Amino acid sequence: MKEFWTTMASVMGVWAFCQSILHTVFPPELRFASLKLFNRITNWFSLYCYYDITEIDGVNTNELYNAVQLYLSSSASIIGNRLSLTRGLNSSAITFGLSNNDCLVDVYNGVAVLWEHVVTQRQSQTFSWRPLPEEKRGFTLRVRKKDKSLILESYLDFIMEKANEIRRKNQDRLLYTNSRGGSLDSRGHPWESVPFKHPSTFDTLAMDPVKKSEIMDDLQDFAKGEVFYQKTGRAWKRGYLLYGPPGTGKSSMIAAMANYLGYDIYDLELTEVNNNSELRKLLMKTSSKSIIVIEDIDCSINLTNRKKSNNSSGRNKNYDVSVSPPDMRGGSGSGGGEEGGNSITLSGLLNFTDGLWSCCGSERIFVFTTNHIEKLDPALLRSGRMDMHIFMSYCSFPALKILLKNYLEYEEGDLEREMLENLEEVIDKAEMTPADISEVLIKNRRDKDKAVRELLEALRVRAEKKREKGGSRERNSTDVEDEEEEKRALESPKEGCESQESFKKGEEDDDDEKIH
Ligand SMILES: Nc1ncnc2c1ncn2[C@@H]1O[C@H](COP(=O)(O)OP(=O)(O)OP(=O)(O)O)[C@@H](O)[C@H]1O
Ligand SMILES: [Mg+2]
Repeated sequence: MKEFWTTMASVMGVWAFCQSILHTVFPPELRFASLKLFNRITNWFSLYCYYDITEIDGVNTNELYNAVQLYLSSSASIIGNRLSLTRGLNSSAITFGLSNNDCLVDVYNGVAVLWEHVVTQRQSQTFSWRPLPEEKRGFTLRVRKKDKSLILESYLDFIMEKANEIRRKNQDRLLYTNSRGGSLDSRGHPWESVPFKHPSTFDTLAMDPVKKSEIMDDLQDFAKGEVFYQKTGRAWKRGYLLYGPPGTGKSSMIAAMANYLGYDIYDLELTEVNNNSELRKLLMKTSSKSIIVIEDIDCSINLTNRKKSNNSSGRNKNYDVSVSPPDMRGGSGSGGGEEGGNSITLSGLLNFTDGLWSCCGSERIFVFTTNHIEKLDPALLRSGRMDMHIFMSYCSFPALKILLKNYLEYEEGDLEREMLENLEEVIDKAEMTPADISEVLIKNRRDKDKAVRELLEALRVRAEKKREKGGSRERNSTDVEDEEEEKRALESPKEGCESQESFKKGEEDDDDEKIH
């Protein structure tokens, strides 16, 4: 051992001596060339090869860096004696990672590799289109040359897979929003996230049990369908349209879906998106295993702005609907929607859901919600875009039983037979939403009997009112439609008529899967 160190010291001494001679005698170019040569020679004789995985790859965040960080946090074979502990805002677990410039040995399939976490200060003069973090971070992987192929073939894939698994296990669901408009954060993300802790599940969701299990099966088939989608050449994504009156559980259903599958939610606020390319960028920055939601789609797409495209074929006119935020982003001279300079179009939205761009990623679910399905453009409804149309109806008797169980802990046999029959008789006639019924139950939840009695009373009053009005609901909705049509005609006389025509359900959606 002593001999080894003596040899090493003499080699270093010789090298230092050579360097000082190089420094004094040779010009800088020659010095640089000789250094390069020296590195080559040492690399040639070295047993190892090295891979750098930087946090930011050009302008994009390097997913592999994040994956390695998570993966290493789960490793037990730490040789570094200082670890950094983190508990993310969105995480319920504490993760530990390598401190700056610390090392860790990992063993994969019997092969040992060394990871080093390298942190250096970023030079302030570096030019960038967006603010970059002050530190440059990266991992260096040292592998024996003879193990190189094994590492490149399967180790890195294994790390990605493992990291995703850890992420899902550690993290609570995340709810992302694009409420910041088009601006990016320092790591280039257009989405902001908060922990998603919505307690809604399919157990708590009050709806027809048959319908519910159909949806759950569909979700399961989707989540397990990687091979199927691959085999049939389809992008691994699915679209659901949830429609029905306010308070029937559309948003609750989305939360239940996310909790059921363990997916994150991207709540896309269309009014914050300035144009199609921004929409595309947002899509590109969504992760797989996620639900992308556009709530109240009929309010985001302003059909009164419909205008014929230059190419006036019947089909294409559907693709030229401006998405105009009701508030027009402050209404300042932002270019407006008419010129298309600062607006997104229906074609942009359709590309987002089923164009080529929708495939940049996988295992994603699109959910649109609306209170007025009849207002939606048929182009949005055709199958392939929205695979399943789910009608969230007023509270039915089976749904009521779920609410009674959730709010009052009543099981099937707990209620008197007579009371159940009374409730069953009146529930459909009353047309009350689960939200309304929940209110009555919450108010009286300390006294169960009173709660049920009050509920029956409320249902009877509502049913009576409905009966008195006698079909006025149909008339009212027609009135509302007439009013809206008038409004459209006032704003844009010709265009209003056109849009009405295209509302008629085309043959396209005949094959749509519908759950009523
Ligand atoms: N089907 C349901 N099952 C259980 N709870 C429900 C259901 N529908 C509504 N609720 C209750 O009513 C509240 C409002 O429901 P939710 O926000 O899901 O309705 P929505 O259909 O999305 O309404 P909107 O169309 O106004 O957005 C929920 O917090 C939930 O407590
Ligand atoms: Mg809602």
